[in-house]
Amino acid sequence: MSLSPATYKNHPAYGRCSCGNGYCKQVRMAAEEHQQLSAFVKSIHQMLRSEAQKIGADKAWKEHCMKTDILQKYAVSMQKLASTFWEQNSADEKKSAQCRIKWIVEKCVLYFFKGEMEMRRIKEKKKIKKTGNAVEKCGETCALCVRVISSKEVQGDGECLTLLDVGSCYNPFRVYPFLNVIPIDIAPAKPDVYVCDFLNMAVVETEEPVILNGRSVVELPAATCDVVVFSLLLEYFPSPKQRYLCVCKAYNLLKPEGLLFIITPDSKHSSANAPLMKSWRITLAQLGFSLGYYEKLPHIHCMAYRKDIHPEVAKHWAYYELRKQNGVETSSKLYIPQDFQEMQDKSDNIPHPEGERTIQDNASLVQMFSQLPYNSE
Ligand SMILES: C[S@@+](CC[C@H](N)C(=O)[O-])C[C@H]1O[C@@H](n2cnc3c(N)ncnc32)[C@H](O)[C@@H]1O
Repeated sequence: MSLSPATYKNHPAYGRCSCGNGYCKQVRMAAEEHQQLSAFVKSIHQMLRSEAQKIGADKAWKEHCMKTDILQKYAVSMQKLASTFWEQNSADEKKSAQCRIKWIVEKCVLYFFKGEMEMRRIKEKKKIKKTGNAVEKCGETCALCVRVISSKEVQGDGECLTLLDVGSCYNPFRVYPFLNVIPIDIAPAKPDVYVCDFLNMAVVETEEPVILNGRSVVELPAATCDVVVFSLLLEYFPSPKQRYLCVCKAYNLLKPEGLLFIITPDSKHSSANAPLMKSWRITLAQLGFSLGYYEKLPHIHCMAYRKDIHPEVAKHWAYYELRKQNGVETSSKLYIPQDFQEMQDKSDNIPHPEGERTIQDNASLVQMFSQLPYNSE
């Protein structure tokens, strides 16, 4: 694979070249390996999406989960990408993709330990008063929550937050002592990650504390997590319906006032996919999530959704947003740009390389987004 000099110049290894020659063999090899790993990871997502188009998303998913060799290669590639190349990039905040983990941790600290949860609770109380519903339950619901203890985690001294990391791959949150991490993945890259297909994992009602033993997880109790993380997870799924099922499941797993973090890749400027991000926000609000934090970093959207104590608050907001947009019914799908790309490819019958879009592609995407149930602000 041959890369242009401009690609090397943008590569993290370029600045660290010990011989001072940015085009030396070491830099070239690092850049090429980075490129190859990214291409492999993307090709798996692409393969799954085209299988889903041929045989349906459910069947494609089932078959995909049995391809252990491919899953294992994906896990190794992803871990290397994240912990070698993105870790290097994290020295440069502008390029950093690794900073998604830091972003999540920082927001958890602000929200759970620096008073922002209480502030949000007060705001919610005010809003619910406006909508005329009862508020007595505020602040009491957490007492009902069950505790899940991951036997693989070393417990910290103080109060730990239970964080379910879905699609954890290499368990990047393991280093934070205030987190009781439950890392799950269909194909773990590390032995401390539990084998689990989140799509098929059951959410059960129980009042007993749950201790996780063994290598896999098949069910988790409802309302047990302070935090659920989907970091670069949703775009793995070939269908908008599967992504929606994941956020529903996260909703049931979270305690009231818990946070769902969604990190999704997007190298475009902040407004390019704004209509799509808005559509997510409305779909999540219809479940009872309100947007807590949002930031567009250079290659990713970072979002934290709060499971409101009173789902009516977020549902009300969604209702009025939809009314502004001429009232479209509840959506049970979460779209990503690739869904539209492939719709366009199908109608053109012209193959497009994944990733780069032409001006024409962008024009058709804008048109398609404008036909989405929820248009931009
Ligand atoms: C792009 S990687 C992201 C890894 C990590 N979260 C990060 O931010 O670096 C997506 C991960 O999700 C996992 N995954 C995909 N579908 C899953 C499912 N249904 N249940 C559990 N893990 C899943 C994949 O195996 C893969 O490790």
